[in-house]
Amino acid sequence: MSTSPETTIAGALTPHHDRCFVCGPCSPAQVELDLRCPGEEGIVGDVVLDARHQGVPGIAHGGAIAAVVDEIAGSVLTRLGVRFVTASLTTTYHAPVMTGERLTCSAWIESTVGRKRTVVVELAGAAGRVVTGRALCVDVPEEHFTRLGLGSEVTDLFGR
Ligand SMILES: CCCCCCCCCCCC(=O)SCCNC(=O)CCNC(=O)[C@H](O)C(C)(C)COP(=O)(O)OP(=O)(O)OC[C@H]1O[C@@H](n2cnc3c(N)ncnc32)[C@H](O)[C@@H]1OP(=O)(O)O
Repeated sequence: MSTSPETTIAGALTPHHDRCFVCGPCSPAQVELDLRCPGEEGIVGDVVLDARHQGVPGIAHGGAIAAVVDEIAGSVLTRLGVRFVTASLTTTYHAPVMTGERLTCSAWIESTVGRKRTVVVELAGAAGRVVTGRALCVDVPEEHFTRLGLGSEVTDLFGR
């Protein structure tokens, strides 16, 4: 039985894989993420977007923030061993995220209906909430990936 790479350290989440655009150490845009699992479900942590992620100079790009939201929402599910893809992602920007600003994050499953799970991600800076994201994630069978020619290098990543 393979072990999810995310669940090997007590409470701490590690990168999904080396080349993940958001969390992978080989990514030139790797985002500083320190995610932890406080309990059975949901995650908390710290996030810092830096100059590589800016849109307006000094302000994090909304697309980079959305990628981080997708990443964190996905982490909630992969640590539970759920095999899924994101079907829809909404990101509400309440206030600018400055590059270099340390954010706290919390994420949890809001609802589960059949194959659909909605995961909420909240990001907050020192002055309060800056982003709320909602990811609609749909459970998929292994064949979702194998029919695309992808094998255990993908399917094993979701844990068991
Ligand atoms: C550890 C490894 C690394 C993991 C890394 C983890 C961190 C990063 C996370 C990244 C995650 C991604 O970016 S994943 C990559 C980006 N996303 C994708 O590639 C997904 C592309 N889309 C698809 O493959 C497909 O459309 C699916 C699988 C989402 C749905 O197709 P399907 O399997 O045929 O299912 P279908 O019957 O259409 O839909 C199932 C139910 O979901 C609903 N539904 C489907 N799409 C939507 C939608 N956009 N908005 C609302 N609802 C929707 C349907 O109405 C239905 O509801 P009902 O009738 O049952 O009520």
